[in-house]
Amino acid sequence: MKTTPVDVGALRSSVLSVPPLARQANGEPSTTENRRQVDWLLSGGVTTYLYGGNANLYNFGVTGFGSLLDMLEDIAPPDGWMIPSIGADFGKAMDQATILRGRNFPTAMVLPLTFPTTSAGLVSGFAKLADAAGRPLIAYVKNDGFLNAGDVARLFRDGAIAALKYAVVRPEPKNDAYLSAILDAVGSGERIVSGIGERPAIDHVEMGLTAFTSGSVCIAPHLSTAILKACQSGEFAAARTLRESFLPLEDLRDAHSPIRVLHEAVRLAGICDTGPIGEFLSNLDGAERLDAIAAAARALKAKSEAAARGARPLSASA
Ligand SMILES: N[C@@H](CC=O)C(=O)O
Repeated sequence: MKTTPVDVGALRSSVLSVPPLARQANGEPSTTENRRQVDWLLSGGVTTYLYGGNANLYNFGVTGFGSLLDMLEDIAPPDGWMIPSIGADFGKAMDQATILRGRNFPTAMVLPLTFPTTSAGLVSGFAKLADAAGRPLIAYVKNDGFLNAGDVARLFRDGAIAALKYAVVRPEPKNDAYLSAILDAVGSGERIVSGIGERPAIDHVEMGLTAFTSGSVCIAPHLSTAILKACQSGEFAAARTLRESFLPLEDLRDAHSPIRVLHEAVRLAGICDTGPIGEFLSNLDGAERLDAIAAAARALKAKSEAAARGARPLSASA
């Protein structure tokens, strides 16, 4: 497992996959099934694994956190970068940060608590969490104005954060005054990753963000990696062509819940048995809906497998 500090090279080196957490029938994480997911991602060149919202860690307790970290260490490829998440509330995040202090994970992401927070309160809280964890963290901005642009820059300057996951949904991702203000205040997007999957990622990289997170990469790692590589070599038209393959599944995720659809899509595509989704959520049901998810997930996976076999079309340089 990667244990070295977060740097720009690491952020750029892979799509940051955001997998579901496979659980056994009793709700405990399954080492075997989560390893199958990671192995599939690795086969498509994905070496960063961010366990956060898609893993339903918002509802994961402190008591099981040490065992979760053990499992992530266990399933990590030799140089794989495992990123657990903490929070969303400050109290739980602090208890988890204290557990992290004794471990070798380079960082953790702080899940976004949108109420009750203020930007100044988050700055103070992040400093305490980074201090308790003994390392800089990743901030996750999911809502407009969650952190003031100047406060984001300050968190970077103070060493409380090593990266930012930017995930505010816009009809036109390039028309985003908040993101522009953050980029201006920070002075660079090299430590900012687009955080909403393939759909806005290409626009965000064109704006200067360094890479992107994705849930659907768990179905099609070879294709998502090809999008990242195409973006990084300036082949944005090729990246957009590749992205087309993701849209049927992304449309279903947007229609029925990105987290819940991904959890079933991974299972229905035969990647691993994801099992129960975890408390305060419920697994999707309904034959018609599941059939549509299965069809979209299997078609996307088949395209990734074709790309793995070297079939065209991929981007010119992928
Ligand atoms: N929410 C996005 C990216 C991950 O955070 C997704 O699931 O695709």
